[in-house]
Amino acid sequence: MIRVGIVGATGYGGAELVRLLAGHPQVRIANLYSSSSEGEPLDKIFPHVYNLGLPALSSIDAHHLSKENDVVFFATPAGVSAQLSPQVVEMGGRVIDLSGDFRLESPAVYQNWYKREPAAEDWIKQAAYGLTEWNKELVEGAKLIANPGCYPTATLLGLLPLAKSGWVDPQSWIVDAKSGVSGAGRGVSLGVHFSELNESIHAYKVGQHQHTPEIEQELKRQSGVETIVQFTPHLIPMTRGILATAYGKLSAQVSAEQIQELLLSTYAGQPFVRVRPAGSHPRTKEVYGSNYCDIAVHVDERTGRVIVLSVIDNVVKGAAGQAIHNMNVMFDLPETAGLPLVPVFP
Ligand SMILES: NC(=O)C1=CN([C@@H]2O[C@H](COP(=O)(O)OP(=O)(O)OC[C@H]3O[C@@H](n4cnc5c(N)ncnc54)[C@H](OP(=O)(O)O)[C@@H]3O)[C@@H](O)[C@H]2O)C=CC1
Ligand SMILES: CC(=O)N[C@@H](CCC(=O)OP(=O)(O)O)C(=O)O
Repeated sequence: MIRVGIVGATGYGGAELVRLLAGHPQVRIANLYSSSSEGEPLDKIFPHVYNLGLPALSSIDAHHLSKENDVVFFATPAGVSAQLSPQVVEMGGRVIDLSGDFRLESPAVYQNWYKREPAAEDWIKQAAYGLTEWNKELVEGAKLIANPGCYPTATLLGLLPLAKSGWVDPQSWIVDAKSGVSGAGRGVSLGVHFSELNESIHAYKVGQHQHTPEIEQELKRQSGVETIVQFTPHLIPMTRGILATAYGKLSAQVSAEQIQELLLSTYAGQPFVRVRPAGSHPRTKEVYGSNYCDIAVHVDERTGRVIVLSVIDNVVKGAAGQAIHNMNVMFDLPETAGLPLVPVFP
């Protein structure tokens, strides 16, 4: 059995890792870590995991993390993994980091968008960007995985096939995305106050969201072409889910059928990407609780644009589920082990 440790188990990403890993046939949840609730049982904070035989929360110590676990998940705010993950890997451990600390190649770009001290550059270079479908070889041999952000996961899975095709002007992408409130984590603030959020929708971090450089970086890395993305996230009054709607200017004479075929062939054999039939409009509810990303493409001949719609559950495919998919690849397990295949509906 693979011994798994989770740092930040008292947050939403950590709790989702527990929910999914508790049902993983090749895993034992060996250690749960907390910086504020050491010694407490996790079910005191999250009664939904009551009676699962989980270990009590322990304090965070790099030596313990590396020696008592075969792999450690960090489901912690930016900055925590930047400090601890290098120590854990240096002592022989493996890390899957759900935060943004090792995703951006350039420490200066991280500093600029995250407004905090970046991780050491040598360690950023060693990290594999864990967009599983696109980086399987890197993930297989990695000791440190940077799990992608939630918005980049939905966006990149939709855009990468088109970006690589050269059929879309790489400077023309506009991505309008909406997220449920769990994307903001469990922390309490006015921004997630029910009476101010309910029956309302708003854009936030306009032109300043930290996932913008991550999306541009990966589009460039896979296509080899400098790419600019206008990205605007919105918060909507639901718990889980992201819908990313992307618009790109077609620069080649291609039909809707060719684009549909491109997506279908790109994701053939990938268990967690479902390319929807032409004309469909995927809903977040149709991937709820699952590790799927559902994608639909449309061509608007009048405007000369391609429109890509993609939906994920931000806590699963956008965080814990994708992290487990990466763990499965890292340990040469079946890709789908421990991951729910059928969404919760309605
Ligand atoms: N929610 C989502 O949909 C997604 C989240 N992410 C990323 O995953 C990470 C976790 O997010 P999420 O679970 O939503 O966040 P939460 O705020 O829900 O949980 C974060 C947890 O981190 C722990 N923590 C806080 N400060 C420290 C510290 N200084 N040292 C160690 N642990 C600390 C806290 O646990 P304790 O007090 O017990 O230590 C807390 O429960 C973040 O980096 C987030 O950006 C990525 C994709 C999607
Ligand atoms: C709804 C909501 O607030 N979502 C968060 C998701 C980002 C996140 O999880 O942060 P990193 O991926 O950069 O670590 C946000 O927009 O900041």
